[in-house]
Amino acid sequence: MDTELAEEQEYLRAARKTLTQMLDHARHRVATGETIAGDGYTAEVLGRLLRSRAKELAEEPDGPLFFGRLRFGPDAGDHADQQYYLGRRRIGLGAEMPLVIDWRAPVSSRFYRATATDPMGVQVRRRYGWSTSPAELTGYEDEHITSGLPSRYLTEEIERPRVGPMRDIVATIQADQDQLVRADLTTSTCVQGGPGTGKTAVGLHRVAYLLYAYRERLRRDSVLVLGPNPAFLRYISAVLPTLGEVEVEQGTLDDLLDSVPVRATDAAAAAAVKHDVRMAKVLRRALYGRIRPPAEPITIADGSYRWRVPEEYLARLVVSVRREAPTYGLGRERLRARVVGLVQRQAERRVGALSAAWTQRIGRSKPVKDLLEHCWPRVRPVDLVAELLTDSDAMSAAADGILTPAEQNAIGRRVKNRWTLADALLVDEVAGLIDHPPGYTHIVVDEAQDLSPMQCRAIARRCRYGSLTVLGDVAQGTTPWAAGSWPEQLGHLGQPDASVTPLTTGFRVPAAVLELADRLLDVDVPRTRSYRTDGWVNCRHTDDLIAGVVSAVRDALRYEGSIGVITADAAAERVSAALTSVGDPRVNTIPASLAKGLEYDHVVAVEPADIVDAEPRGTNRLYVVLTRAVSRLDVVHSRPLPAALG
Ligand SMILES: Nc1ncnc2c1ncn2[C@@H]1O[C@H](COP(=O)(O)OP(=O)(O)OP(=O)(O)O)[C@@H](O)[C@H]1O
Repeated sequence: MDTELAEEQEYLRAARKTLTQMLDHARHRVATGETIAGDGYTAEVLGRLLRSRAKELAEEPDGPLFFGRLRFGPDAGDHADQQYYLGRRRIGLGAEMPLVIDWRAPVSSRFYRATATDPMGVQVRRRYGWSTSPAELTGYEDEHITSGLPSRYLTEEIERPRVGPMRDIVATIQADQDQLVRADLTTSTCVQGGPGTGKTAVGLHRVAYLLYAYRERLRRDSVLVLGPNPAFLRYISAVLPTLGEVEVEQGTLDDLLDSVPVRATDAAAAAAVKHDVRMAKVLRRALYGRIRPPAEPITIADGSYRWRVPEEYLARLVVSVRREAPTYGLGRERLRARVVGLVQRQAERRVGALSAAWTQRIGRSKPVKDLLEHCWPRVRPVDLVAELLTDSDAMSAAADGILTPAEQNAIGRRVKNRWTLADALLVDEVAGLIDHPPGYTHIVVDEAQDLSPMQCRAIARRCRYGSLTVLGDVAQGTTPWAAGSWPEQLGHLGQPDASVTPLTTGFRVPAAVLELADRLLDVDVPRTRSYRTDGWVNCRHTDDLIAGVVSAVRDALRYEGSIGVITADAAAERVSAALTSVGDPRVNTIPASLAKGLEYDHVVAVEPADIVDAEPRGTNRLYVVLTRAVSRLDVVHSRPLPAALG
């Protein structure tokens, strides 16, 4: 064992040396690239590229360069009797056989998928143990595939106390997760998984995989990760960079919709209408309602000629372009081209072939412009939405028969520019009817159960020719419009045929916590089986809530890892102020509405009844809160616990 470990450590030294050489090469190329490239622009692009490559390599932690090794048996085809070390990225110089292969390389998949029933040619799967800072190789464990015994390192990794931001899971991706990670670029999938089943982890690793496997086809900016809020995005922000992908766009949907300055908040009734899918119909009708038949023929002066197009010809053109249903913007240009076409045919009969410059001039002539402004006017999305919301005639013209008078009333307002977040969505919808926005090749949408139909549409129109990874859990839906089932949501997302794959092994929440939280479930979803048998739940009744919380936190500090004190939003400030006396950076106070997607080793859930009472879907909110716990859950309450918790 000792000699073998020494050999492994020797291998590590060789890998570190090679990595240093790779880094030197990259730096050298940064230095020289800028001076040898032909022109300034190429030099800049090349320099930036190489610099980011150097950065990727430099960010390789000074440590665990590999996490596993595959040894193949004699019957493994091309891999017969080979062995490969697997790491976060390839380590090797030039075309030589690399010392470490990338976890995303095709053969690495067998590390994750080989089982006793289907060993895939793998004889031994080795996992390595590492100490943290400095990262040293401390041991290894051989899994003889055919024995099927669970791995100690795997269990340790999953039960490891959490500190800091979310980490990658390359060393321990499970077979069902790997199938999702490596799905083809054109495949859209939806992952329904209970809390802590690794949906977010799968989505992020899928992005890294796609950028590797489709390097030629995918630019870094053609992939987008959408999360529910900035706190969540901060929490996950380190994962892709540790996987070597430093430039992937990660944001919230609201970040994408910067069409209007948001100054106000909608009342619940108004928000409900604005997020309803019927709004799409209202907006379409409002926009296309601007199209009118011509009021008169047009006459165009062209040197000594005057060309005339009769009104009924023009009217027929408007109808036919309208029927072709292109985008509104394209329709306008098509109408212009068709009108010019009519004029051109007339003119060419008299004067012979005409140039492109001529058609352009006629297209820009005042009579044609006036005709377009009358029949197919240019529309600014903000103006259209402002008019709709502030002018009751415009509203009823567009919404009668689609929204009830009460609903129309709920969204009407007096002031033009008191924009809300939902208005930004409406403006975006109109902009999307006028012109398709620039699209992404792949979008990962996390917490997708919470999106409204109108939000889904905003994502769908940015992914018309791309694919989606939709991640969520209908049991964790907390918005008023949260999806009750996936097929409808996937329809709104423009991917009605995407398959829904369940993930059912829980890697975060211990069985005891899950057992308590699951009592709150009121929807039919596949249950999560916890991988973790450690962990505990403790309910503390107290007459003085704040004192109870402080005491629970002090007790929690005896353990390793992060502590999340999660309260109803209204109490967050008071609880946070009380906890300043504890003065430990491991303690965070989080309002329940921001807890989604986060995790803490030790969760102190404060007054569940208040969390439930705070909003219509309060029970689902409480479910989210309780399932943030990685190891331990303290429930502190002065009011009776919600009945479902028992
Ligand atoms: N295969 C795995 N090996 C080790 N850890 C894992 C694995 N899969 C997931 N985890 C860990 O489990 C935790 C929960 O994962 P993640 O946040 O991706 O779950 P989720 O399904 O998105 O949860 P939620 O629905 O509650 O947001 C994370 O700490 C993640 O790193």
